[in-house]
Amino acid sequence: MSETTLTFLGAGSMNGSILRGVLAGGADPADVRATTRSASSAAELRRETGVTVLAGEEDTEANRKAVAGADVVLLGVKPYAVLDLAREIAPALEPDTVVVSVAAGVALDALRKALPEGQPVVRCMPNTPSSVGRGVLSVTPGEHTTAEQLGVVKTVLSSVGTVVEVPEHLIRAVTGVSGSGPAYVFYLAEAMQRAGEQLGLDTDTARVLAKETVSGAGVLLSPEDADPAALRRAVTSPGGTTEQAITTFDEKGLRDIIAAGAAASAAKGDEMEQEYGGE
Ligand SMILES: NC(=O)C1=CN([C@@H]2O[C@H](COP(=O)(O)OP(=O)(O)OC[C@H]3O[C@@H](n4cnc5c(N)ncnc54)[C@H](OP(=O)(O)O)[C@@H]3O)[C@@H](O)[C@H]2O)C=CC1
Ligand SMILES: O=C(O)[C@@H]1CCC=N1
Repeated sequence: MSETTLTFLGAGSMNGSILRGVLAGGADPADVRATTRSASSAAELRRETGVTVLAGEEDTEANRKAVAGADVVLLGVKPYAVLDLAREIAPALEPDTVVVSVAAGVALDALRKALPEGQPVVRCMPNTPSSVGRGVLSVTPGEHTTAEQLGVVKTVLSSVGTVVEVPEHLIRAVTGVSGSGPAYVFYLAEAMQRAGEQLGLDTDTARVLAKETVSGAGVLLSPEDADPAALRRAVTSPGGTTEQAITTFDEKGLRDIIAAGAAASAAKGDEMEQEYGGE
């Protein structure tokens, strides 16, 4: 992995998280390049990470220059811009450079058509805890991607979290659970803070209680064999206070509400795949 040359095209919330995670995992900044659109984002990232960052605003060839000689190129721009970016870099890619798209709603077939014939491609659905090495990332290889090329991508991504391989039709499910998932957990923390305020706590105290509870519970969930249901039961004394809260959640249909939210995220990915079909 240390000798794998990585190029991040776009380095915002998601690609920036993977980039930071890869560096924190021990990658040599000299093996990593990135591009952004604006000069200000590029300067900030360069200062923070020490990697070479080119800005499209300053150099119209930035993306093409950044992919030259790269082993793996990660496309991390907004979904509507991914296929244009793929077409832009196509002439500058080496035939064996693996192009990884982290975009929601851009199908492998659309990527294949936007890239040179036979270019190895991988679709990835990551999440932002990748920045601290605690991401969970799915990979789905395209038809021209060899087992060895997929292995290189998995090795790179393993440095920022847990990697699972899924068939393309299940990327929507990964998006609904873990791609969008960190936002659900932060939303829960926000709701818990608000509940604390409604119960009479001042904002700062409510915020500390909510944040520490969510992050502390996350640490308890970390071991591979940790079971969410068992951890929940350990807090829930029969006839006690927690039982009242969980019963209220069940009565109000919170599980179904979460399932509906995840399904809505997945469905939005489908809608985007129709829109960004690449035809
Ligand atoms: N955010 C998340 O949690 C997740 C996002 N994704 C996917 O990641 C992708 C990016 O989303 P996100 O990181 O949230 O978006 P951001 O807006 O945070 O980041 C977009 C990045 O792309 C750069 N950029 C824009 N146009 C170009 C261009 N033509 N060439 C090079 N760089 C460019 C921007 O630069 P500048 O800062 O200068 O504008 C910025 O660095 C999306 O496709 C999304 O579906 C997938 C899983 C999770
Ligand atoms: O909200 C989005 O569209 C992206 C994809 C998954 C998480 N963030």
